[in-house]
Amino acid sequence: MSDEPLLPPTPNPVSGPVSDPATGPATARTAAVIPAAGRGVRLGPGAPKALRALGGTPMLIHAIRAMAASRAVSLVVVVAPPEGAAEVRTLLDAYALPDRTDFVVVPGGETRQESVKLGLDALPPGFDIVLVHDAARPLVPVDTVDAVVAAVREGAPAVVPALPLADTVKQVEPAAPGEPEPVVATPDRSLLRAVQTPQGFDRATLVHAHETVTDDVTDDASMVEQLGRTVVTVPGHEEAFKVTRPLDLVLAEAVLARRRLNDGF
Ligand SMILES: Nc1ccn([C@@H]2O[C@H](COP(=O)(O)OP(=O)(O)OP(=O)(O)O)[C@@H](O)[C@H]2O)c(=O)n1
Ligand SMILES: C[C@](O)(CO)[C@H](O)COP(=O)(O)O
Repeated sequence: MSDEPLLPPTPNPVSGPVSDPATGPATARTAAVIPAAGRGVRLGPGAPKALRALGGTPMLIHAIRAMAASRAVSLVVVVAPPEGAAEVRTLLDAYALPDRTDFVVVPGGETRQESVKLGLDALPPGFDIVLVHDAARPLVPVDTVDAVVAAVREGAPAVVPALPLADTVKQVEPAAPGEPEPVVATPDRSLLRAVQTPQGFDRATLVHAHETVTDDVTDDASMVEQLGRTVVTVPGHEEAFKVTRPLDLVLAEAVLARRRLNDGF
């Protein structure tokens, strides 16, 4: 299914920090859904984005390891590119992943929203908390994952990791192609946040949101907002950035190289 061959699987160790069982969430009834079915059009031509290599390992494997690094997460549902579920299952067998985590692979849909819904439909009973994490955010630190889970456990129906903005933001009006866009407002930056994943949810709330909200949305928390339920933030992390455009891949390679240097492998 890929336009380009995958790198041959390498026996990478399961590396990096895992959450401390003494301080991490006490029980393991949290599942992570990883939407990984996008093409990655903005990244440019090639294999589906989640299957492209980062430091010699598919981005999806990094994202799976990032979720499985949390001792709270005992099930990961991977939503694969529609024609690529078998290829993803092969990858899961080829790369080292923690034994304590179970994995399910389902084919994805036309949009991120559809893919997440397909992942939720595949969740078995018994998981009360669901994380939704982009395969395109391969380097999210485990502390961020644990902070999201902890906030849901404390009672928030929906939790997003969020960062303050570095740039001033302008609201514009649409303009004809080639014409300058008129600026109509400058929102107060101190009240704006850039949100990341994993976003964490009380399962029933997220399922209800996906069954109820029909508008196109760009994240899951906004569906919960539309239900009138509370969504709260926890601190995000710079390294949880989304690999969207080619320069993001350069940054991701640099972050990974620095981690490997620091970890000594
Ligand atoms: N039909 C889709 C579209 C997106 N995603 C996933 O949603 C996450 C965030 O989406 P984004 O970064 O926008 O990925 P793409 O849709 O692949 O990017 P692009 O818009 O550049 O094609 C990614 O992990 C992507 O694989 C998905 O599972 N199913
Ligand atoms: C879910 C998300 O990563 C939160 O920032 C983002 O909304 C995904 O957006 P995209 O347009 O699918 O890249």
